[in-house]
Formats: sequence, structure tokens, C-alpha cells
Amino acid sequence: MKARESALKVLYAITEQEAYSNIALNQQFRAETHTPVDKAFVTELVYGVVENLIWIDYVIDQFSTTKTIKMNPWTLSLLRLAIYQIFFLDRVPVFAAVNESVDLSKKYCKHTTAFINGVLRNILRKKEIIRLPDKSRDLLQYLSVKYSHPKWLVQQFMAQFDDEFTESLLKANNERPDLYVRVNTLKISIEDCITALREKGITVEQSPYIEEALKVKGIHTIEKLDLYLKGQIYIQDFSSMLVARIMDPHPGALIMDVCSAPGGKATHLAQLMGNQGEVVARDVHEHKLKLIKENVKRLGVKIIKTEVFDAKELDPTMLQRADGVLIDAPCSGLGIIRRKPEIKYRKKQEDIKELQQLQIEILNHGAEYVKPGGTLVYSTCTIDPRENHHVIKQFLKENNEFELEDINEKYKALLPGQHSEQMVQLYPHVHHTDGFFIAKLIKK
Ligand SMILES: C[S@@+](CC[C@H](N)C(=O)[O-])C[C@H]1O[C@@H](n2cnc3c(N)ncnc32)[C@H](O)[C@@H]1O
Repeated sequence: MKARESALKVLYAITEQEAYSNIALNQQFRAETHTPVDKAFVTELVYGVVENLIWIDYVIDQFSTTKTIKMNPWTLSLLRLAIYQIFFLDRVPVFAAVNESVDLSKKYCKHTTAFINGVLRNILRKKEIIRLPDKSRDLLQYLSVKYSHPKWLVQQFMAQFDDEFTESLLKANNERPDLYVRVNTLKISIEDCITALREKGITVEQSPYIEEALKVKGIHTIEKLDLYLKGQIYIQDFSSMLVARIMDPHPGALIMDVCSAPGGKATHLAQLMGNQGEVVARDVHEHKLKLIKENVKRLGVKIIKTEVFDAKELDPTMLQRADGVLIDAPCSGLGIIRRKPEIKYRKKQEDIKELQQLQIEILNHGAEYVKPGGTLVYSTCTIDPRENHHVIKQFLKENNEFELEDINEKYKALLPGQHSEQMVQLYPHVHHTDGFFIAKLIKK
């Protein structure tokens, strides 16, 4: 199958069947063989279209008599694919972008071939006259179309941040994130890992903040690398690595990770503990425990005990026993739009309130497992204060036996950028990491 056809199928799965971009791409690559260059092209097309969906539809709606909302999904996907290539990919000849969409329509939506051809040629003829909404008259509409974020989300960001900050954030959300791997020091030294990666022709930059965090460039499929298969590296964003570092567990400790699948932070905790002590890794979804177990095995971790457990329930057998409890809470994911661009179209305003309730409930139960003098770490991959600062403030109001530790003071050396509060909030456009939040509380 050719690259554009694969991209079309993945796009259809994302927009019509609620698939996640990364999972749908992996499934397509398992089903169809592509060269590394083609895989990179399919990935670029899929992410590019999803990131710019509102802008692309805005353009189509200006030139088509049938509006996008009423279009057959295959027709719409083919138009979106061609338009992304015409406007965003200089290296793709315009005729190739148009002809391939027209050709594919003969297989997927025969009755609209002439329509697709007509709309695309119309856009090509008049593309110089396309105008964004007027920024000075309607900033909200302008930002929503230009950076393809739904209006409610832009409005929410504008209420939380100033206009300049909001625009930089929206822009960064459409950029590709850096790829980080964590060196699994249970299996290889950092130096040897860097050397081995470089020998494969991979560009490696060691983080100045966390020594085991390596920024890597120039790899097509990291999962096929020998180092990966041998469990010497784990794919994990820098911001996620901060969590285990800030939990700062000692060898021999008992740590509970109550929302732990697929086990990124749990395995990092075990690594920092030198495989001594115990990490109880729980998740509510039984099928996700398999992912933790696979990672544990590959990484050579010996101290993780996996358990299915709903963190909304209280476990009376664990009360005040843990040295550390990690709540890496389910959240809106508004900090990882760069990785999963479909998040911005799927989340709804009302989801945030529901999530906040769940987060508070899980945090309250997790707190019960912390022994006096022990640690409670709360983290999310969102930038919404209602899921972050507000959750912690409410918790502290109701639990005066806990107090905030000043992460900024104690772990300054680990943190990129300037921070002015005890909790840490990272933003993609400021810190070049995922949007991420961490708070650390100590039980008196
Ligand atoms: C942010 S992810 C955890 C990522 C993980 N800590 C890591 O570093 O790999 C949140 C996890 O919480 C789990 N989850 C959601 N609701 C839960 C609940 N009520 N009890 C336990 N786990 C839950 C989800 O299945 C998901 O795996």
C-alpha cells in the first residue's frame, strides 16, 4: 500500500472511529509494510492533518458548496490530506498531492471524484486570497482557526493566561516534541548507553538536569534498537522523569504507585531504588497491567508488584504503611497535545470538572497510605490549574497533617527554567517539555 493510502486509513480511524493517532499509526504499520521513509511520510501526514484540522476545514469551507460538516468522511479526509500537503509541505509537488487524492477517491468514494478534483483545483487557483479571521476584531476566532484549537479551549486558555502566553502555547501545541529516552541504569551505564546510541548514528544530547535523560534524534523505529529490546532504554519524556526524581525514594523503601500503567514512573522509581525495596504498581484496568509486566521484564526490574485496584476505593490493608505514594492521576492530557493532537478535539469543557472530582478522590485515598514522615507526590500531564493547583489547594485545606515541600528550592538543579512557587508547572512553549504538573507533600 502506498503512503498516502495508509495515511488516509489512519486519518479515517482517528476522525471517524475515535482512534488515538499513535495507536492507529502503529496498527497500520503492523498491517502494511512501508520503508522507513514512507513511514515517516505517513506519520507526518497524519499528525500534520490532525494538528491543523480546523484551519484546513476553514479553507475547504471557503471553496466548497458542500460544507465540511455535511461531507462524506472519506471525501473530507482526502481533501484534508491534499490541502495539508499543498500548504504545509513544500517538498511535495502540488500535482502529486492533488492527483493522489483524486486517484484514491476512485477506490474509497467514487461518486465524489469530480467534486474532490473541482474543490482542490479551485483552491489552487485562488489560494493567494485565503484570509484568516481578523485578529484585531475577533482574537478568539483568529487563534482558534490559525492554531486549530476549538473555541472553548482557546477561551479557557485566554481566561487562565494572557493573550501572548496563550498564542505561544497554541503554537507550541502544533510542534513536534523532542524524543527522550531514559537510560535504565539497572542494565547499562549512562556513558556506555550514549556511546552505543552514537555508534548507531543517533544524535544524543544528555540533559543537563537529569543525567539519565537523553534527547535523541535520527531514529526511525526506536523499538527495534538492540538497546531497547535488551531493556537498556525506556522511552519517556523529560517531564515524566522528573516525577520519580522528585519522589526521591531511598533503596529499601515501600512505594505505592496507584495509577501506574504502563509503568514508566514505577520502573524509574525501582531504578532509583537500585532494585531494593518494593514498588506496588496498581491500575484499575486489568489489561493495562500486562503493559507494566512487559516493561518490568524488559527492564530487569525485580521489585514491582502489580495489582488491579481501583484508586477510588480505600485499601484498609495499606493504611499508613508506605514511605511514598505516587498519584500520577488520570487527567485531561492538555499538556500532551503535541503527542496526541486529537485530544484537543475530544475533550469537552465539562470533562475537566469530572476529572477534578476523580483526582481529589484518588488523592484523598492515596494520602491514607502514607506513613508519618512519608511522601505524597501528585502529578498530571495537563496545564489546567483546576486539575493541578486547585486540587492541591483543596486537599491541603482538608488535610492539615500534610504540608507542601518546596520542589523549586529542594530540586532546583533538576528543573529547567524559572519557577516561582513550591509546586512545578511545565509548559511546552516555555520549558520545551510536555505540559506537566508536580506537587510533593510530606506527612507530618
Ligand atoms: C497518567 S496514566 C499513568 C501513567 C503511568 N504512571 C506511567 O508513568 O507510565 C493514568 C493511569 O491511571 C489509570 N486509572 C484511571 N482511573 C483509575 C482508577 N480509578 N484507579 C486506578 N487507576 C486508574 C489509567 O488506566 C492510566 O493507566
